[in-house]
Amino acid sequence: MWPEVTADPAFKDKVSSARVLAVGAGGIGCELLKTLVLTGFKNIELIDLDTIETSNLNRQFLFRKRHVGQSKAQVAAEAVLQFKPDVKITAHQANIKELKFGVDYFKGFDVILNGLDNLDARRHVNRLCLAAGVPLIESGTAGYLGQVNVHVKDLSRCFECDEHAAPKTFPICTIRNTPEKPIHCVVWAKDLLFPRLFGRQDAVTDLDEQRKEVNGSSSSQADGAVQGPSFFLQKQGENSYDYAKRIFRRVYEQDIEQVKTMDELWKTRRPPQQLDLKEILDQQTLPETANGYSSASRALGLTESHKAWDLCENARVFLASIARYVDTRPDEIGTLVFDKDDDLAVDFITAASNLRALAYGIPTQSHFDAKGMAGNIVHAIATTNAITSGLIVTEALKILANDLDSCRETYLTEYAERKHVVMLNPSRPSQPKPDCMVCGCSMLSLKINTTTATLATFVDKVLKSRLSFNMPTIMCGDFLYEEGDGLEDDELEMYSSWLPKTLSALPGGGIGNGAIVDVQDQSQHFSVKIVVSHQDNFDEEKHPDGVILEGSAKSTRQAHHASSSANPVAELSNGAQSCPDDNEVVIVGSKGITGFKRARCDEGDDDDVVILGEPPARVGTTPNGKRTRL
Ligand SMILES: Nc1ncnc2c1ncn2[C@@H]1O[C@H](COP(=O)(O)OP(=O)(O)OP(=O)(O)O)[C@@H](O)[C@H]1O
Ligand SMILES: [Zn+2]
Repeated sequence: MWPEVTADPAFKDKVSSARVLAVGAGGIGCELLKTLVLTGFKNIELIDLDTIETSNLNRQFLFRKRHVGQSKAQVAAEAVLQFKPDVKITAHQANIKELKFGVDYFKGFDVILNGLDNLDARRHVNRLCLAAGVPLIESGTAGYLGQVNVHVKDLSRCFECDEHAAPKTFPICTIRNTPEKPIHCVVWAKDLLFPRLFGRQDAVTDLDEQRKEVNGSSSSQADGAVQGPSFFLQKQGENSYDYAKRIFRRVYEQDIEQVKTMDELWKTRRPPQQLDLKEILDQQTLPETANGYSSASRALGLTESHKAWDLCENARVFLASIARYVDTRPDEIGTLVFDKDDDLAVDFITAASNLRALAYGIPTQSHFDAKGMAGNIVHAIATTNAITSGLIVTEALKILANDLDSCRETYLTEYAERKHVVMLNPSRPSQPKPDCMVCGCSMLSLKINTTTATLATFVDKVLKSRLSFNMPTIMCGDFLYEEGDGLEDDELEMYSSWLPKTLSALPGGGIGNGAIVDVQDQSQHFSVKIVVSHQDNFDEEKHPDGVILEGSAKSTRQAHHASSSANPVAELSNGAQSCPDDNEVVIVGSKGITGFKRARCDEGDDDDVVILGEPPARVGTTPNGKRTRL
């Protein structure tokens, strides 16, 4: 049926006049835009908040070196217009969560196509698509893995019917005092030390807590001044290298010395060893900061990114990167957040984490590996993005043809016995889940210590971080808390004065054991009820942030897994089954996707594709947990 449909002039007109919103102009987004216009789409809006980085150029083929620093959406649109001048592309360099892209804006499209890279934005788009009643085609890739899902309100699962893996977190006491693995040191450098030195000064990092915990409540006033965040700022008139050395001594000598006094930590572990800067540097010199290099490691001649540095090299990069920040980028200090594309930030994280690793007897990492860990990078494969984008457009065509029966969600997996052979697993989209917290009707249950957790924790860790609320309004009995535009100054002041209060001490009776909290977000047309139970203590390993949030999504997802035990992809990926003929790729299509055919697969061909038929399959987690089961 499909060749005829796509050749039909009336359908071609439909495609060319269809209004499409593409969100994200990165790896998938660039491929998608190109494929959309080559397929005949002519009326496209493209949103991306970001600018082009050098590291994007290896796979985002609409961009060239000269575009680095420019808007991704704008440049992608201009690049496509070069070879398809008769299409209309409206590009926005903006966050899809901005209020101007509300439900009315979404209603202006026939279909929304996501090429995003984070759960938060995906959830936001999902909620607005449901509110606007516009079909959403969701996608994601991670190396050789990829997936495309079709979400049509009331007919198929919404993006949030299934549970999605949250980024891995670590117990804070492990990060602060007892690291055991390289990743613990990288997290310490990235989330504790980097923000303390270069980020917002009013933000509290766990580095401040470290000293308090070690000294207990007996610490003196004078000691308090040493502990405070201001210690980490460069003093008036202080030479940049003197400043860097003061920080080195603080974190690798004094803090390590302090933590060693916590005897109970070292009963079953080897205590760390202080690093003696003078001894390490010996007669080694440090490079001038104004020598034209933006990277500290390159200024030191350390250009082999796969080779781990020794102790002295790490110390020199640590000092040189701090000095370089304060001398060459002073205006950014106080505003920086770690960016994996900022070479100096990666230098700093690599050196800072390696020094900590050396103090604790943990293996060190190369610049390349530390960057991968800090940036949570799964190296992207351009072919996976291209296949995924082709599938998105295929599904968009079916939606426009109103042939929802033919819609498929497709999972790309790597065939275990033939590395780099990609399998496509199309399946019918699943039914909506009646108890989905977004498209269905369900209550969530939250276990939290209501006498110690603050409203700020509830808002930031539970509502924004776990549930992707944008501007929550919280109602519980007589208690009301609001965020968002249009609030009076006195309301803003009152609400922010409540943030440090514990949940049980909030006005209007507080949020205590058994409370039912109603949370709404007008910007997402979304609301949810949360039943709160008080719990005194939490297992730090399992629940490092002291929160257990459970909803129906989890239980249903488990049930789904149990019922799809005959999952061909899982079995093939585990090597339990093999391809019928080792030299062939079986392409078993399903209606509307490929038809049935067999094709030859030559050894060593990187881009082979296997398409398996139903039943449905689910992508598993990737080693570092990024962008798995979207
Ligand atoms: N809230 C958002 N609004 C608009 N665009 C977004 C939003 N969140 C993410 N994006 C965009 O989605 C795109 C995702 O593309 P991709 O996964 O290839 O990321 P990238 O930043 O280009 O590459 P990498 O992260 O691998 O360096 C990015 O260009 C990113 O800017
Ligand atoms: Zn749902």
